[in-house]
Amino acid sequence: MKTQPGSAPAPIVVNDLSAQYRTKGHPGGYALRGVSFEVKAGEVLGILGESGGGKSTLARILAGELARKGAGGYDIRISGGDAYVNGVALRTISQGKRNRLTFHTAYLAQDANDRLERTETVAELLQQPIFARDKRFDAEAAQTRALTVLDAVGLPLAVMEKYPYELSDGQRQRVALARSLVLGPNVLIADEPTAGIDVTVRDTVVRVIEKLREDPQFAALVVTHDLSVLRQLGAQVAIMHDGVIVGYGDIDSVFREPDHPYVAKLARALGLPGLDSNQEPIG
Ligand SMILES: Nc1ncnc2c1ncn2[C@@H]1O[C@H](COP(=O)(O)OP(=O)(O)OP(=O)(O)O)[C@@H](O)[C@H]1O
Repeated sequence: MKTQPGSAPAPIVVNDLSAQYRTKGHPGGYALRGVSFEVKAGEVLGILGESGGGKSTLARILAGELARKGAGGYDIRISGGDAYVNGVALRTISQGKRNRLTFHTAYLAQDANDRLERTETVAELLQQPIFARDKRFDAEAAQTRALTVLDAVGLPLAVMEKYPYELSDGQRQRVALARSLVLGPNVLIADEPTAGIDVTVRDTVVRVIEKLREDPQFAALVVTHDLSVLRQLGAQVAIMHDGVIVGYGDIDSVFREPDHPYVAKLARALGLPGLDSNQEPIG
């Protein structure tokens, strides 16, 4: 870890992390290869990169989601190095520690809005993480908490009694975001939170992160190519290519002096000023 002796560890520390997916018990190729960085308290790190570059894998690992059953399921093995969230080492995480981790970590998966249980109302969906943690939690306090996060993501009260299929994609995305916030996290891991939905969700994501930042121990990792969101948040960026970080730093310096051909290509695709405007597809 790069943290100075005596100072509190950064909320997110990734140290020489390598990871592979397992298919039918056999390890596949490396999805991450020797990735290292820290996201200190108060910081937001934007992750950009090519398709298949390892962005979602990194987000899943940091959210403690090393395995998921069913369709679209996966089984990730940390095969080198480690990652720490709020000081919890993820490589050998026990179930108890994973619970502690998820309590403090909001994870918005790439398909979070599709993952919402169809047979539950928004009110039930928002309160479910609270009761999953503590069955005897006061019902009125849970309802108040649900209303607070609903308001934080800009949804009206009337949405509470609706089912996910009665909502627009953007509204479902807001519900997924609200649900991730209900336990009062200090770490946010968001995988493409603004992709493919209406632009007002982008403002909501920025507002929610700014609010969470009032917690001095808050840190966020946001996978997105939306530079306007990252600029508004004053984020640092890490560019991923083939499981490796090929660019790291503040947005302008990373793209102005690219250290890797992929970073130069991405800069052109994003149409960044001062660079050759020859557009090429990302990935
Ligand atoms: N469920 C899975 N099982 C096996 N391999 C996987 C699985 N998910 C991803 N991978 C592999 O891991 C590598 C990294 O994929 P990952 O989804 O993390 O990339 P990404 O940067 O998020 O891509 P995208 O921008 O397309 O979402 C790729 O080689 C991919 O094929």
